[in-house]
Amino acid sequence: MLLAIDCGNTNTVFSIWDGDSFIATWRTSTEHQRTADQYYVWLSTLMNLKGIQPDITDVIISSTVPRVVFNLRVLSDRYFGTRPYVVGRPDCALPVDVRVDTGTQVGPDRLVNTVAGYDLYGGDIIVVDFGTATTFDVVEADGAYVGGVIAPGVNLSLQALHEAAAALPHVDISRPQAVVGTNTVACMQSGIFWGYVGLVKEICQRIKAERDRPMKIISTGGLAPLFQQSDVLFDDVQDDLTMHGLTVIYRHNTKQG
Ligand SMILES: Nc1ncnc2c1ncn2[C@@H]1O[C@H](COP(=O)(O)OP(=O)(O)O)[C@@H](O)[C@H]1O
Ligand SMILES: CC(C)(COP(=O)(O)O)[C@@H](O)C(=O)NCCC(=O)O
Ligand SMILES: [K+]
Repeated sequence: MLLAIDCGNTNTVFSIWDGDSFIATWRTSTEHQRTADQYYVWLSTLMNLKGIQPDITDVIISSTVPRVVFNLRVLSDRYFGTRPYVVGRPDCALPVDVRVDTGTQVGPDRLVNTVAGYDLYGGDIIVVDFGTATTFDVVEADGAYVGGVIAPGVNLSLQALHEAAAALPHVDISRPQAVVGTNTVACMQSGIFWGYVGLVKEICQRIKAERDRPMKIISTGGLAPLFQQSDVLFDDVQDDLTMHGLTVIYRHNTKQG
């Protein structure tokens, strides 16, 4: 069985793939101090609770936080006796080309998302991921990753308002009833929610105009369904896009032997 690990700046997701489907998914906050032994205690407890045998034979990791990779590698070596595939490292091949400026280290999550998007929808797509940052990634007709856009994440923007302004509270994102808020929380939610709807529309429209062709827009991340409710912003919303991409990259590497 494959253990796929998607480590973002906020959360780390562990999923177990039995070759056909994901049989379990668990999420923990990303903390670079967490040791391999701590990961294993947590993971084995959850596997036990679900009645899953700990017969992990392969591990694949995508991490936007370089410092956590060391401990995840140790987890893989020590407890599963396998050397993990780490997306972005030379010994983990990608099934698509990456056409960006020389020396650019594209976030592995962005590469994985575009691999998944191409596998499920074909080329000429934009993948929008609502993570710590909100990223837009462009896939060429032949599947190549050709760049994108990085905007501040939704929760990051709300947090920034709260941290910078003494009278602004911490608020959670939600779709406000009206654009004109009549209290502080409603005003903040409106600014972020409708601001993001505008941001998504404008960026996607400009990408399409710049590339001068129709493109499908696929979205992922916990907040994608919330934004899709406001308007049809995306052609499709895929919850587990990054995890799907990890299985595609894993298969690509094992096929190559
Ligand atoms: N369904 C949801 N509702 C509200 N906030 C969410 C939801 N899903 C994720 N988030 C928040 O969105 C942010 C990004 O989450 P996540 O996709 O896990 O980020 P990353 O991949 O960068 O670690 C976090 O602040 C998280 O708390
Ligand atoms: C843009 C990101 C911060 C998004 O990370 P996430 O929101 O998934 O935690 C990450 O992909 C990253 O660190 N990228 C490196 C720079 C780049 O992709 O060009
Ligand atoms: K992410």
